[in-house]
Amino acid sequence: MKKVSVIGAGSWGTALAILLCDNGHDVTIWSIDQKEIDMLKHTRENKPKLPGIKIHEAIKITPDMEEAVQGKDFIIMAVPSKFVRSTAKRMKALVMKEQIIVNVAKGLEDETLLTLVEVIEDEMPHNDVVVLSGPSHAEEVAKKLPTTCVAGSKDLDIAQQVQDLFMNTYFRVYTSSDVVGIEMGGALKNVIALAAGISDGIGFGDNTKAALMTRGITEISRLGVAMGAKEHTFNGLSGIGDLIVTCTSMHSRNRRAGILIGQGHTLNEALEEVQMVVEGVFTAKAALDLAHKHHVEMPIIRKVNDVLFEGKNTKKAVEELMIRDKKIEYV
Ligand SMILES: NC(=O)C1=CN([C@@H]2O[C@H](COP(=O)(O)OP(=O)(O)OC[C@H]3O[C@@H](n4cnc5c(N)ncnc54)[C@H](OP(=O)(O)O)[C@@H]3O)[C@@H](O)[C@H]2O)C=CC1
Ligand SMILES: O=C(CO)COP(=O)(O)O
Repeated sequence: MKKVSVIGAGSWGTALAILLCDNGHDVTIWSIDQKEIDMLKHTRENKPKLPGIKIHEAIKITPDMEEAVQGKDFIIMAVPSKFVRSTAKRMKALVMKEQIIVNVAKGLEDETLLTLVEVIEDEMPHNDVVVLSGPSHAEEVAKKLPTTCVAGSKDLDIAQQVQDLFMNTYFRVYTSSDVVGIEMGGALKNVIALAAGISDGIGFGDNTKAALMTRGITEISRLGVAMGAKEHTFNGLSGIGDLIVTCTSMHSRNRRAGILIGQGHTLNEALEEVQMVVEGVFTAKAALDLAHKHHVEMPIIRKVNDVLFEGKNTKKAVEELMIRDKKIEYV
């Protein structure tokens, strides 16, 4: 039995805490929000985010970061990307170097263009930081539906420890040493899922979505490889696997926001309706800045930026993608 804390009580943090408790570990959940803490403690349910899913009585729930961090073997960071640095700053004076940190958020830091593992390493340079990512909607993991993910660390022994921590009959975990590849796949698929949702919202068909997904993974892979990732990682769970689930599932917050935008709602209206974090909106601009930095072409991600932030007409954006310069499929 390991001592584990899950930092962040959103849908993903809650589902993972339940899974880790199922695995027999001693689990604590931390949230910044006292109202959320009270609701979780009193109802043993995260009603707004995972309705109908019971949170085991054995799971401790706390707003106290010291209680959450001290004495834990593993600390799972499950806060949205924009709070990863501020949360790491709260943790840094409390962590010991033997504690393994696992990032499960998917995004990029927009000011620095760092990946989230890099942000955490920047704040806690003495700790091993592992990424856990893959096609894994919280709603399905919480129902114990078979799911697969990959744990990434440059040190495969550390990745294996995270594999052992999470793995069970409904959650299979692979390992990989391609941390940047895993992180870039997980962050950028959210932007493509917004595009897939927009396409669905406009009323375009399966052909259009397949095109966005296939050309989308090409863009993601191009940027990832330019940043040092291995190309094959984008054919794996954290690449095409996560892209497929996010672009096709009604659980996806990114796809749902995209559908609303495609139907003519504003970005703010879409975010208001979805309620939970829509990471692709924050990642879109950072992805474009990284594309400039690495001299990589990302036409779909550029158009998503135009639609989200420049008020570009969604149908016009797709039309412009269709009549771009003629190309050989793979160069
Ligand atoms: N949901 C999923 O299926 C999956 C999500 N992920 C990733 O996990 C990350 C978290 O997503 P998810 O759980 O869906 O998010 P949610 O929107 O469900 O929850 C976000 C959580 O962050 C809390 N929060 C708000 N402000 C702060 C702050 N300043 N500091 C720390 N925490 C804060 C929220 O509290 P409050 O509710 O009070 O606002 C809430 O508990 C994202 O990066 C997402 O991409 C990865 C795989 C699957
Ligand atoms: O990353 C996810 C599934 O693997 C969750 O995607 P959404 O944030 O779009 O719901």
